[in-house]
Amino acid sequence: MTRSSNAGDGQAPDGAPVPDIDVVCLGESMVTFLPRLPGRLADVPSFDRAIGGAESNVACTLARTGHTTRWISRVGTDGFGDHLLGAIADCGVDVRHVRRDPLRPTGVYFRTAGDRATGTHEVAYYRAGSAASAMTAADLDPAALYGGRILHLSGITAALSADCLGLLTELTTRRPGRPLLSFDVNYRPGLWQDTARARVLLDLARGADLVFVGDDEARDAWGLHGPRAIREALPEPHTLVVKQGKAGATVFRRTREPGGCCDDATGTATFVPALDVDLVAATGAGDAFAAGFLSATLRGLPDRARLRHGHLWAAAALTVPGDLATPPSRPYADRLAALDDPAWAGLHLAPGWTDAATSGHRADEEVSTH
Ligand SMILES: Nc1ncnc2c1ncn2[C@@H]1O[C@H](COP(=O)(O)OP(=O)(O)OP(=O)(O)O)[C@@H](O)[C@H]1O
Ligand SMILES: O=C(O)C(=O)C[C@H](O)[C@H](O)CO
Repeated sequence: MTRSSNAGDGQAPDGAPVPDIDVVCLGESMVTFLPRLPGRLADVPSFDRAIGGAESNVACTLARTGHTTRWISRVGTDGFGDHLLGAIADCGVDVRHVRRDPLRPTGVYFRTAGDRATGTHEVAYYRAGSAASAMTAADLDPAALYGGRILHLSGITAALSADCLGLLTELTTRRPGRPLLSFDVNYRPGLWQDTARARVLLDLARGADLVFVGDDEARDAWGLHGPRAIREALPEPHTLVVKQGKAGATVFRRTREPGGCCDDATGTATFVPALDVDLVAATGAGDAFAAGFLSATLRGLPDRARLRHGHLWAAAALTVPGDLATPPSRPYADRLAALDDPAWAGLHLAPGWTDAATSGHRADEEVSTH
């Protein structure tokens, strides 16, 4: 199959209709319960309601960044479904293609505050048999699904049910040349009873144009160690982003578009260190990173800037308790992304740093450097 990218390269696909929206995200969202106090799940007495879901997090964050986005999913006809639809629409996301399921509930999950030093936390999912787990390709309106410049999916969907795995397999193997297919591996150990089954995530990733994977999840799910080994096992995607936690991230890219030369020896690898942040909660950082990277991709920025936008958007999510943060304004982010390497390495981002950025001060007054 010939694939063409129409995101970030300014090329109109031959004969294809003009996309009506920047990014379409498909996946399950859940009402999320965040603890009011630190401690084990067994001990936390009360929780605050929020929203979660990797793909809708990407859609919401991109919408808050000024892009047009759509979230496609299925929720129950319960109050939690109403809440998700309202909250995600309030972010500026098109939710008109989300189905309501009268027979199955909306998924929910609880989590603990976790350990700030390691970024680990406990999670309890109540999503087996959820409305979203019944998603199939037959439910989807192709015009809505393929109507964006980018279609963003994640490996979480593959773990929800046989139907959802079938859906993801179909979307990553039988698809038109556009939109650009973005896939975040998002390996969730709690959703895979058997780690060996998570090898399927490698097959799904092979069908995407742009893949995001953490070096930790590649190690845990596939037994691969380090960015080079991951790229060797995953040469197919035109662009592969390996996130290396607080160390940084590497993007591997072929120098020419798919359909031209596909020899990875001609490709490039670009590493950008992550930022020094005061971590509040790690959840949602990967989604925010994807949103920042995709935003910069839509704008046609070079790889280094894409990675820097990913780190900046992740830093926004890392400095708030929930999944969703207010991303930095575009001028502010561009200014930080343009810093020279020593100034970038000297940035220190504390909670509230993105609010300060909207006040009109100069960038170097708003974050401390050391
Ligand atoms: N301790 C840290 N310090 C600074 N930046 C970090 C840290 N941890 C993560 N990041 C940033 O967040 C990005 C995403 O991290 P990671 O891939 O670990 O998130 P994730 O576990 O996938 O998140 P999610 O809950 O959204 O799936 C990293 O690429 C980096 O930019
Ligand atoms: O883990 C999941 O399935 C979720 O989608 C819940 C969270 O919102 C997500 O992990 C954040 O990336």
